[in-house]
Amino acid sequence: LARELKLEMSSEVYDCIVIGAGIQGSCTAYQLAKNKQKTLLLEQFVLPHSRGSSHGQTRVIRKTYEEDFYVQMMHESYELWAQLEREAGVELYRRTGLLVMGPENGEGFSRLKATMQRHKIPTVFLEKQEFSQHIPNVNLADGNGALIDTFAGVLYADRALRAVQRLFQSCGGGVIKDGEKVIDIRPGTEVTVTTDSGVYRGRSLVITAGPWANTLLTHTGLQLPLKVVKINVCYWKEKIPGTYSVGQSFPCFIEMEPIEGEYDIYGLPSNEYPGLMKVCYHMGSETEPDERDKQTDRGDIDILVRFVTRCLPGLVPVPAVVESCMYTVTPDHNFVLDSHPTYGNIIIGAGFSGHGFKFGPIIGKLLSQLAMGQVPSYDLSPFRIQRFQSHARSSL
Ligand SMILES: Cc1cc2nc3c(=O)[nH]c(=O)nc-3n(C[C@H](O)[C@H](O)[C@H](O)COP(=O)(O)OP(=O)(O)OC[C@H]3O[C@@H](n4cnc5c(N)ncnc54)[C@H](O)[C@@H]3O)c2cc1C
Ligand SMILES: O=C(O)[C@@H]1CCCC=N1
Repeated sequence: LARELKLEMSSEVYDCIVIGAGIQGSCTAYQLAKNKQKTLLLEQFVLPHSRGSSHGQTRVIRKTYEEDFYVQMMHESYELWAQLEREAGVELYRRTGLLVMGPENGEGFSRLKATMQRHKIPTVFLEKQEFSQHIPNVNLADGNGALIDTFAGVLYADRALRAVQRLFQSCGGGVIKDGEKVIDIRPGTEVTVTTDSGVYRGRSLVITAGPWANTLLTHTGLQLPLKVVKINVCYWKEKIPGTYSVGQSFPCFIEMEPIEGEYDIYGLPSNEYPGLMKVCYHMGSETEPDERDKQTDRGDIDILVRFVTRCLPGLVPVPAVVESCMYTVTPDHNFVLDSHPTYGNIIIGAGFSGHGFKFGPIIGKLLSQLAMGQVPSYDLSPFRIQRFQSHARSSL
């Protein structure tokens, strides 16, 4: 292929090549460079871009998970975000708290409460009668309980991504080549990676390609059961500016299963666009990543309009701004963090299922450990490819 395209092969052999400069690839590349690994980070689009999953100004950070393994990883992730803030000299995290509302006697909400208590996560449990005193301008649905994860907050996503990429480049041995799309991967003891403008070799390869993971994995004979969905990122106008603002200490929120069988709805206080609060549906309609804007289904917006009308009376129940983003979802909504089943020096980070940003620094650490042949510092069994035994298939 390289010869057909007359591409120049770089004489340099990198310790590691990372494909995809979203939050996961950028954090992985930074960890590798910090560990003195000569690392090349390849990105198909010119940076910064808004066509994957890591763009936008804000993301939720929280420990509020039902599963112990996520809570354990989040303990360290908070520390690593604080370390990144110090290294970059910029504010990346703002504490707001996270309000979780969910069916009081439902399994999910009960499991969440139990996990919070087991891990002694600072949590306020709100009784129905005191709810509106603590959280004005929100209607708690009948039968719902409420709790607040008091250390949760907002991550400044675009700023964080830029900071990590800058730190990576400032390490000796960290190189970013953006506007270079990977078009071929040849596995081997040295992996050969061909882009539309060059050929590179690495002793190991990390694939963190977000919604394009399966497109790239085709070159390695593997397909994962990933579904790519488009998310309509909706902002809603406050009837009285500031009602739900970060300045008024309004928290982030998640409403678990607002109506039985539906996915969660979540929101962040008004902040990036003054007077507009972000409220989104935690699922979308399937899309091809290169054809995201052709997916025009707005069924999720209908659900959100009903939710805003019922629960957030201080918002105009018509979205004022709708932006686009994508989730890459696994069947169990857990990530893929593993080595390739055939090629041990190809590492895969994929399927972050709409909740991976907050884990960026710890995922970077784990993927870099796998790439360096080290034992990962967490049990990665929930994230193994093997769990999809009946789904994962060879594409050869
Ligand atoms: C609307 C929305 C809200 C979210 N909210 C939260 C939240 O509140 N909290 C949270 O923790 N998480 C949240 N997430 C999830 C989180 O943002 C994602 O899990 C995370 O950004 C995934 O990062 P990534 O690096 O895997 O993917 P991406 O950011 O998509 O990065 C992959 C990169 O690979 C590049 N690439 C692909 N193919 C090639 C190729 N052939 N050659 C070169 N480069 C290539 C792409 O261009 C892209 O830049 C949200 C996601 C969305 C969409
Ligand atoms: O990951 C998160 O915290 C957010 C909010 C809940 C749904 C998805 N993303």
